[in-house]
Amino acid sequence: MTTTQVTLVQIDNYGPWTVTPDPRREMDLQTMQSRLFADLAQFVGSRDGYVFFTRFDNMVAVTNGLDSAAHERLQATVRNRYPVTVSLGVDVAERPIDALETATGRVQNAGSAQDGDRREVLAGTYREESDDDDVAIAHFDVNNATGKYTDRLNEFDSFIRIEQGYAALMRYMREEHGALSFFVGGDNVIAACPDLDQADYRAAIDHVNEAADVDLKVGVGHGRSAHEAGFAAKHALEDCRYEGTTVEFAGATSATPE
Ligand SMILES: Nc1nc2c(ncn2[C@@H]2O[C@H](COP(=O)(O)OP(=O)(O)OP(=O)(O)O)[C@@H](O)[C@H]2O)c(=O)[nH]1
Repeated sequence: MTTTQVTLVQIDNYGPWTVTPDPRREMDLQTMQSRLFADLAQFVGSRDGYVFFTRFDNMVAVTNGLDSAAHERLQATVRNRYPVTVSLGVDVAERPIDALETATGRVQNAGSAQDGDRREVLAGTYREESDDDDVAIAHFDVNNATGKYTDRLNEFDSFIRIEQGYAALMRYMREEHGALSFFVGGDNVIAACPDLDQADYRAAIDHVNEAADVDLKVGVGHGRSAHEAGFAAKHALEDCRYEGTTVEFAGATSATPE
């Protein structure tokens, strides 16, 4: 059974900061946001977690293996190097959406995202043990995105197609299964999932094909951490390419830390 630890990362009082004392140059904000994401990816990734940029002012991480001390250290390293601080809410649940819901509630209960007095909330429960199947990661990929879109359409029209597929997938996976799906670049979507079977993934792919006319394949992996599960999922996706199949599962033991 999956036991996913999810962390909500929320920049404290970011809205007011972006316009104080005057509106800040947009590209300066973009630079700061993407550097913060890069640093979070490095911090969380080096501890075998995954972080997703979502809206940049709020980010979502799968943090199995990161305890409260690691979360405190993350807050300190952001505080020491950025003009903003971050609040962190953490929770553990079988369905990633339930962990995120509770994690978010912990931050919301401490005050508004735009409350100048609410800084560096750290509230949560952590997964103290770990099992081989704690985390399930599904790595979705558009079939032949290069031939269908990248080599044929201008970048904006390619982007629309990919985003439409992503929108259909993220909503379906959230509503049907409580999974959290994130666009990670190119034609790739990575989802933190509960335990689902082949038929569930096939139904998701069929739904996206009908709703957005985008063809997907998916590799699924399980592991103690997001990295372990995600790495296995990447191997399973390669199996899809090799076998010409739509859904492939990998065993937790096929993951190698790299
Ligand atoms: N984030 C991420 N992006 C990837 C990964 N693999 C490929 N990409 C991106 O996806 C784009 C398309 O690559 P592919 O998915 O290999 O190409 P494709 O044309 O869809 O071919 P097939 O997937 O084999 O059908 C690349 O330009 C990358 O931007 C990955 O593992 N992670």
